Amino acid sequence: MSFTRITVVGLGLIGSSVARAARARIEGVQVTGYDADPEVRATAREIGLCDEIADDADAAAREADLVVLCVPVGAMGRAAADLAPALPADAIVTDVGSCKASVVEALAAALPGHVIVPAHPVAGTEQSGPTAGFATLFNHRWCILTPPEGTDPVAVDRVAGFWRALGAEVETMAPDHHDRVLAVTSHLPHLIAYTIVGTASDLEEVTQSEVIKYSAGGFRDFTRIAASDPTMWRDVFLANREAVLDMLQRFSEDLALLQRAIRWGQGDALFDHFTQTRAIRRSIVEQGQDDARADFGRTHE
Ligand SMILES: NC(=O)C1=CN([C@@H]2O[C@H](COP(=O)(O)OP(=O)(O)OC[C@H]3O[C@@H](n4cnc5c(N)ncnc54)[C@H](O)[C@@H]3O)[C@@H](O)[C@H]2O)C=CC1
Ligand SMILES: O=C(O)C(=O)Cc1ccc(O)cc1
Repeated sequence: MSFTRITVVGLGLIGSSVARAARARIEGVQVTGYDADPEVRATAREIGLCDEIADDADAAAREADLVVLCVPVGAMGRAAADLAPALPADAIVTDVGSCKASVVEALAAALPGHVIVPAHPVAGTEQSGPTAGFATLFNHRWCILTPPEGTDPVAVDRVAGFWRALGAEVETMAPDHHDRVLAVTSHLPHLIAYTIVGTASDLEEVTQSEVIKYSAGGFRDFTRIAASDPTMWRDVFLANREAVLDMLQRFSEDLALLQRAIRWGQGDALFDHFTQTRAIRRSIVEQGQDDARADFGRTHE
């Protein structure tokens, strides 16, 4: 049974994409939007993002049969607690947070007795805000559900159906496992981008405008990632601290090996490593899982 009254809380990149995709792809759905920021609510009204924009959490919650929480992971507990008093007992709650164990805990504490099916659509861009979203964002992208043990399987199926209706492929995982996988595939790459762009800007005094002038190469790709939302990523690193620190330790060890190979002129070791990483990139591209920007280009042709 599909949902007919969906409330999206947090109308930024992901929330506005969920609202757009739901209205475009689920027949007869009524989408209500809510954001704590009045300017975001005003913009959402101006661009006609939802069928209705609520001015407070009670009005947002009252009629919902599905709530999709699309706020930064550090704000999930607060956003859920604000909805709790008016949320119908049979409403199902899902979210889109980039890490899951801390969100599962925060939502369970804020919404005792409610059915919660946490989710992470692994799709996005470096943009944020209500005008940045687009209806095709989730097309052919993974959405990982991390229902805590004992979650009603019918509710899990309904939420899986919702994400499939938005175009995503659905997979299920334990929250801790999700957080370790995403620490290496998403969180660590963002940390590296934030670091290298910072390093280059520290050097800028020496190199004058060369950092900008010659940034057509690899550095430019890092600047895109490093332009990602500061609040969102602060929250991700604090919430997924253990897994990120563990992956960072492994990364540092691997970096030290490459450093050593360069120092001692071990060309074969470098060549073998780069050959392996090239094969990984090619297999990702073959599976059609190259980056969100490429997908953005394709879907906006
Ligand atoms: N940006 C990305 O590429 C992806 C982000 N995510 C996750 O999606 C969530 C949202 O990220 P974005 O849409 O990129 O952020 P965003 O910054 O574009 O939007 C977040 C919105 O939440 C609102 N908000 C904050 N606290 C609130 C509260 N207590 N109640 C109501 N509204 C509140 C903000 O005013 C803002 O408009 C995050 O949890 C993030 O980890 C998941 C996949 C991809
Ligand atoms: O813009 C990019 O390259 C991303 O990696 C987007 C992204 C950011 C956070 C997520 O949890 C999922 C996807």
